[in-house]
This record gives sequence, C-alpha cells and structure tokens, in this order.
Amino acid sequence: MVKICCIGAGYVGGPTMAVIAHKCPDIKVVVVDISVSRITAWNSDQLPIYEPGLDDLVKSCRGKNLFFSTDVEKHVSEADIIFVSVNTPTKTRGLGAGKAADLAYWESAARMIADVSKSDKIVIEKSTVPVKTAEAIEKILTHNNKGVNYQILSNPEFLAEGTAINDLFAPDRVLIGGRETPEGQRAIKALKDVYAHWVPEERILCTNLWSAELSKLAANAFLAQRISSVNAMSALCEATGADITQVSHAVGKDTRIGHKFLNASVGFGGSCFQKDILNLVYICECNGLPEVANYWKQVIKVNDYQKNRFVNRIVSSMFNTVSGKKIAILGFAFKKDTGDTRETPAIDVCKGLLGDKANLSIYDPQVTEEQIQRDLSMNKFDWDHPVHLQPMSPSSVKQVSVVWDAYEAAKGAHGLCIMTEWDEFKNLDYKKIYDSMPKPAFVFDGRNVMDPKKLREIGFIAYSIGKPLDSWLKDMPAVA
Ligand SMILES: NC(=O)c1ccc[n+]([C@@H]2O[C@H](COP(=O)([O-])OP(=O)(O)OC[C@H]3O[C@@H](n4cnc5c(N)ncnc54)[C@H](O)[C@@H]3O)[C@@H](O)[C@H]2O)c1
Ligand SMILES: O=c1ccn([C@@H]2O[C@H](COP(=O)(O)OP(=O)(O)O[C@H]3O[C@H](CO)[C@@H](O)[C@H](O)[C@H]3O)[C@@H](O)[C@H]2O)c(=O)[nH]1
Repeated sequence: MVKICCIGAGYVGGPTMAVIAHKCPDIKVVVVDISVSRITAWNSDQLPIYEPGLDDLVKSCRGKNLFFSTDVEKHVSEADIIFVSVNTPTKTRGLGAGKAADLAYWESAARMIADVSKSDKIVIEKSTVPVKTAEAIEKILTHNNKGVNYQILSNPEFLAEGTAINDLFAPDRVLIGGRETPEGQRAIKALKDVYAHWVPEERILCTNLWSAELSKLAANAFLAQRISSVNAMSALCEATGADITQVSHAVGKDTRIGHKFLNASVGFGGSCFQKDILNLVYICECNGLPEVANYWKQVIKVNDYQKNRFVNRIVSSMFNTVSGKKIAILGFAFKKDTGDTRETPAIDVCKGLLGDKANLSIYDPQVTEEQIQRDLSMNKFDWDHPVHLQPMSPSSVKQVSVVWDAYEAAKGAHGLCIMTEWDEFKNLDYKKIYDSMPKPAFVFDGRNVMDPKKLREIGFIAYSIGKPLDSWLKDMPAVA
C-alpha cells in the first residue's frame, strides 16, 4: 500500500488529503501537524474549518485510510510520498519584510524530513512558494545525505475556499513540476498515478519545477488583477452613472475575456491573493525587474484604494462622522461559505470605522467572537502564522460587540454594511430592519447582494459598489 503523509493540517492539507483518501482507497493517508488543537479537531465531530461537503467526506474515510496525527516524525519516516502544505506567510521582519514569503515553517519541515528519513521519498511542495524554492529544499534535504534519495515535485493547489471539495473533485487542471531527469520523471509519474484515480489524464499538466512554482503565483496574480480591474471601473461607474453590473456583463460576454471573476466588491480578501502578489513583486525586484514589480504592485494598491473608498463613502454620507454611532456589520469572512477571516476586507473596513470612533455590532454565521476580536487587534501580517505562535490573548476592542443574529446587529444602528455575500443576507426582511433603525437609515452594500432600488423604495439611503448613486450620496461625495 502506498503511504502518503501530509505536513500541515490546514485549509489545504485537510481537504486535499480527504479527497485523495476518498478517491484512492488503496492509499493510506496521514495528515500531521504541530498544532495539537487542530489535530484534535480533525479527529472530532467539530472539524477545525468550515467547508461545504467536508464533514461527510472526512467521516467517509477517517479511521479507514485517512488519519490525523501529531506524531509528525513517525508518519513522515514511514511515508513514500510527503506533501508539505505548511504556512508560507508574508515576512513581518528582516530582509523583504512586508513582501517576501516567510519560508521558516517550510525550512523546519524540510529539516525534519531530512532528520527522520531512512527510505527514499518524494517530497511535494503543496504550499505556495517563491519560484526556485525547490532548489533550496533540495539542498536542505541532501545536506547530510545518509543515502536517502529525494525527488522534489511542485504540485501547487488551486482550490478556492467555500468550493474546495468541488474544486478538488473536478479540478480545471492538476499541475506537477519536476526535474527533467529519469528519477524526476519517475516521481512525476508516481504522483500522476495518484491523481489519475479521478482526474482525466488531459487535465494533469506536467512541467519543469520552476514553471509549476511560478504558474501558481501567476494564476493568483491574474485572478486578483481581474478583480482590481473591475473595482477600478466601479469607481468610474459611480462618477459617471454607469452601472458596474451592466459593464461587467457586457465586457464578460466577449469570449476572450469571459464572465467569471468580474464581480465588483469592497475588495478581495483571503490568505492568498495579497500574500502571493507581494511575493511576486519581491521576486521581480530581486530579479532586477522593477517595471514588472510595479505593474503587479498596482493590483494591491487598487485593492487598498477600494477598501478605503468604501470607508470614506460611509463616513462622508453620514454627515462626515460616525463617532458614537452604531454601525451594523453583516458578514466578516472574506467570502461566503467559509469561516476564514484571513485578510478579509471586513477587517480594514471595521478598523477604518473604529478609527472614526464608531460602535460596531458584527454578525457572521460562521465566525466566532474570539476570532473577530483577535483579527481587529492583530498587527498586519501576524494572522497567517500557526495559532500557537500568535499573540495568545489579544486585547478585546471595546467598541465592538459580536451578535448571533442580523436583526440584532441592525437594531438601533445608523448604518448597515454588507461585507460578505452570505446567501441569507439576500432574504432578510429589510423593512423590519429599516423600522428598527434611526433615520436616515443607510445601507452600504460591499458585495452587491441587494438591489439598491428596492432598498430605496423601503426608505433606505442605499449605496452599492459601482452602481448609480442616489441624490443623497451625490451631494456628499466621498473623498478617496
Ligand atoms: N487556503 C487556501 O485556500 C490555499 C489554496 C491554495 C494554496 N494555499 C497555500 O497552501 C499553504 C497552506 O495554506 P493553508 O491555508 O492550509 O494554511 P493553514 O494555516 O490553514 O495550515 C497550515 C498548517 O501547517 C501547520 N504547520 C506549520 N509548520 C509546521 C511544521 N513545521 N510541521 C507541521 N505542521 C506545521 C500549521 O500548524 C497549520 O495548521 C500556503 O502556502 C498557502 O499559500 C492555500
Ligand atoms: O469576482 C470576484 C471574485 C472574487 N472576489 C473576492 O476575491 C477574494 C478571493 O476569492 P476566491 O478566489 O474565490 O477565494 P480564495 O479561496 O482566496 O481562492 C484563491 O486563492 C487560492 C489560494 O491560492 C487559490 O488556490 C484559488 O485558485 C484562488 O481563487 C474573495 O474576497 C472574494 O470575495 C471578488 O471580489 N470578485
């Protein structure tokens, strides 16, 4: 029986390995992590991450050919194939701080593999890493060579949170990069055989190592660039009376452009886009390509502009101050169908409003109060480190209350901000919400979940990203 071990039981390691175990009953899969609480949760009924379809999938194979363990060294030493899906956050200190990827977790995993391995291993980069990382990993693994042969492969993951299980069951492509030597090609074949259990052969792309590593960064940069492009257009729509939904529809009808990923929003979030583009920018700078670096940097700048613009719109339309006013925040996760809050635009918007002394009442169906308080008191980039390395008891923000009902959040609020496109927000009784708020009552829809015309009929002053403004908002233009 082939034995797979995955180091890192997070948003990637857990779902990816559950799918491999489910699709390959002839393979034993063990997911290991240094975080005892995460592994305990993976072995319980309360999984550590919320992802539609994940619970049933894990239940279908846990204890049969899928295992979760903290005994990292034992399972690594027994494995034939080792996936490494540890964090690769943005560095907060030292060389490249604020841009470069922090490979400390990867390096410690590689050193551990080198220490405990007694048989040949295929070591797979599942984490997103800078191009040429495999070269450094090879050096670490072979430094104290004890006669063990290592083959490094790059097999970046393209799943998106909220749709992870579908993405893994039916991927657009699986990408495998390896050395162009006979041993490298044999390793590629071994990994291809795993995916071939359910992925059609023409969807499994094999490349050299550097193409695979760079393709992951490139894919995220291209996706994020689309969002910044449509968000930049949304500002122009508000200035001219064009409607971004109509513009996106018309532009996306061109088959060369396509309709996906053209939804204007308060800005993209999530643990990947910003981190990976900053990393790409850093790599370009290190390779003496400042023009290329500046081109991609602009994608992040427009995203920051979009979040600032949203906060400025709220404050300016509410008589230039939200001091002492209750503002309801509906949704805190970075997108629907996940409880993940890493780099969610809600953090920046909430911090902006708190800076103007607002009182916030926050509701999200999947995010805990502890997580929200932690996010609002944490420093930039500290969020993507293993939880046990983060500040243990961040001071809670007094102007923030977290409630478990959208109506409760809105009661007595001057304004209501929709920050995540949860389906349930589309079906709220907005008349009831309007009646419970002081007047004038405002809605700021950061996800274009609601039809602003319907909200205006109820009596709200309604703002939607990139949609024609009502006269109130025109009279109080936001300073970007
Ligand atoms: N989240 C996504 O949607 C997504 C998608 C594609 C790629 N990625 C990439 O995958 C990687 C992992 O992302 P994630 O979201 O799963 O992160 P995560 O924080 O959810 O999980 C990483 C896990 O690795 C563990 N870990 C860190 N160092 C370790 C070590 N030395 N030994 C054992 N365990 C260790 C941590 O405790 C943590 O549980 C990142 O490089 C990310 O960029 C993420
Ligand atoms: O038209 C759109 C599409 C997305 N978003 C926002 O963009 C962010 C990212 O969304 P999405 O890409 O769906 O989720 P992620 O889980 O961050 O997935 C991205 O990042 C992963 C980690 O690298 C990759 O594996 C995926 O392919 C890539 O889509 C979220 O805040 C979305 O709300 C928009 O604002 N408008």
